[in-house]
Amino acid sequence: MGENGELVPKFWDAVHEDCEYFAENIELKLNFVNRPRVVKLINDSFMVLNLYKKQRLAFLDILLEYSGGTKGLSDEDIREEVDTFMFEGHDTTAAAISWSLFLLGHHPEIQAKVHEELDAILTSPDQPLGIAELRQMKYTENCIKEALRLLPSVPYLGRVLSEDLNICGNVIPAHTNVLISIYMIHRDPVQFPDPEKFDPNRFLPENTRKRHPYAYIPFSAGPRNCIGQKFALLEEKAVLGRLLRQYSVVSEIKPLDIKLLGELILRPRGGNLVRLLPRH
Ligand code: HEM
Repeated sequence: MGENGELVPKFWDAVHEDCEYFAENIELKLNFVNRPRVVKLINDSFMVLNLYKKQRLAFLDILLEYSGGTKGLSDEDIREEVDTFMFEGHDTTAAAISWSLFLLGHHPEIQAKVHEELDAILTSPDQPLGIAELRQMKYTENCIKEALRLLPSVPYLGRVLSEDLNICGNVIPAHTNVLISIYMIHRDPVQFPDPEKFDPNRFLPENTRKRHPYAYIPFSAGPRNCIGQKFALLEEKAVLGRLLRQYSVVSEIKPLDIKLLGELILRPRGGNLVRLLPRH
């Protein structure tokens, strides 16, 4: 098996679409932070995985397989990767699920369409909510995307400018710390008319086509964007689908009374109170 050999394309053909996306992004990220060793091990392990084991390894197992020795990953390298995944993958999705419930609980007419979609996909009570079913939950996905527009789990990003930046004639010098407000970008009335309105149809293909590529960035953009975004949407659909299959949700806190707490993650100060009513 040659270095990054000819087997890689075969692997890419064979894997699942999401896994492909995930792996490509990991590779991109690690290249960006100049960690070719890790990139190589991911390539190698995918080849090994494809040829001999015929099963997918969890990301942590891949890291562990390549640990130790002088060339392998140190315990600290692995701990850093695990820290990032645990933090980035947990609070963000929890907040997004909570905000989706908050908004659906205030829009019974939109929630009714989610119920309708779920009832059409899940035709018997014991039908599991598997990957095929999650893929069909297009309307629910648009609700989640719209919730992430209005109440993005990550409300702002921080960057240090590596060079002078000219914005409409105003020059911001290199080395300045800048905060980019995703929350405000998502309220641009040119890109999102009537921006405060919760309208999942904004994410219908015909409505997204002409939108500026950076108008909607809940997962950031560019080389350091979120590598878990597809997984996050699946996870949210799985939790919301499971819940809304059986319950209706009613929000107890009025939109104007909710206090936003914008730390690293956007949360409701004092929590999000919802009532669950059995549907059947
Ligand atoms: C709704 C859920 C999520 C949101 C809104 C979200 C949002 C973001 C954002 C905005 C960034 C970029 C931060 C920056 O540019 O400074 C980011 C990075 C990242 N996310 Fe997510 N994320 C979510 C879920 C996840 C999940 C489920 C995982 C992993 C399983 C994950 C893993 C990561 C990692 C590893 C990074 C760092 C990428 C890098 O530094 O190159 N995220 N996420």
